[in-house]
Amino acid sequence: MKLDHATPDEVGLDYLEIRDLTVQFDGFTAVDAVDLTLIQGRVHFLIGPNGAGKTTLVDAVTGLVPATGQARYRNQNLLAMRSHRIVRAGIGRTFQTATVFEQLSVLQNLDIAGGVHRSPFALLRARRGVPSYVADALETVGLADLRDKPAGVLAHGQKQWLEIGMLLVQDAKVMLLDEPVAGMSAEEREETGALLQRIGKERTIVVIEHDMDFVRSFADVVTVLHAGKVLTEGTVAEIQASPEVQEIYLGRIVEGVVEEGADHA
Ligand SMILES: Nc1ncnc2c1ncn2[C@@H]1O[C@H](COP(=O)(O)OP(=O)(O)OP(=O)(O)O)[C@@H](O)[C@H]1O
Repeated sequence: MKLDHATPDEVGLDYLEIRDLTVQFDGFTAVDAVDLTLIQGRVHFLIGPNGAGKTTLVDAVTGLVPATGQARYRNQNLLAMRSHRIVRAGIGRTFQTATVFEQLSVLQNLDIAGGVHRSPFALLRARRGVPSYVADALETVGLADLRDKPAGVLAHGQKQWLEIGMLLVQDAKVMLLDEPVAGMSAEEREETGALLQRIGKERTIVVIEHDMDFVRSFADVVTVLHAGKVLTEGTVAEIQASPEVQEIYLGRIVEGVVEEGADHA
C-alpha cells in the first residue's frame, strides 16, 4: 500500500498519531519524545534492544502508565483517557504472557471479551447460540474446532491466537501486540504472520518483536527504538542497511537475523 505524499486522512485510512510521547519513571526517561504514525493496512513492527521502551510506549498508549505528549486516534487523545475508554475507542493490546481465562472455554473467553461493547442488561440476558462476530473471530483465528475446550489446554500458539480473537470480538481497530510469536514453533509463526496480514488489511497492527526472521517476513514498516527514542524507521531492507541500527545491535545482525544473545537479556 502506497501513500506517496498523501496523508492518511486524504486517502481515507485510519491511523494512530503519536507525537512527543514521553514517559518518565522517577526522573528516568523510558520513552523520550517519540513521534510515530501508525497507519491502517500496514503491519508495523517496533524493534529495539531490551529496555528500549517498546512495551512502555504501548503501556502509555493503552492507559497503563502516565505519559505526556499526544496519541491521537479519531480526534481523541488517548493519553487523556482511562484504559477502559481506550478499549472502547477501538484500541486493543496483548501482553508478553497470554492473559486468557484458563478454566473457561475458548468460546467463553471470546464472549467475555465481546462484553466490552454490550450493555449490562445484554450481558445478563441468556445467550442463544453463538453471536456472529464471535463465530467470525473463531474462524479467523482458526479455533472453531476447539471452541468448547478449556483455554488452559490450548497450545502456546493457540492461546496467542485466542487473545487476538478476543481483540477481534472487541472490534479493536488498532491492535498492539507484545511479542506474539515468542515461544512459538516455526509453523505457528508462519500461521501467525499470515493471520496478522489478513486482519491487518482493515486494521492498524503494531507488533513488538525481537525475532528478526519474523520481522523480515511480515513487516511493512519497522521502527527501531533505542534508549527511549526513535532511532530510525523504514522497510526491513532500509533498517538492515542502517549503520546506526547495526551499531546498536553491536554489529551482530547477520543476514537479517539477530544472533542469539544480541538483544535478549
Ligand atoms: N514501572 C516501571 N518503573 C520503573 N522503570 C520502568 C518501569 N517499566 C519499565 N521501566 C524501565 O523503562 C525502560 C524501558 O522498558 P521497556 O520494558 O519499555 O523496554 P522494552 O523495549 O519493552 O524492553 P524488552 O524488549 O526487554 O521488553 C527500562 O529501562 C525499564 O527498566
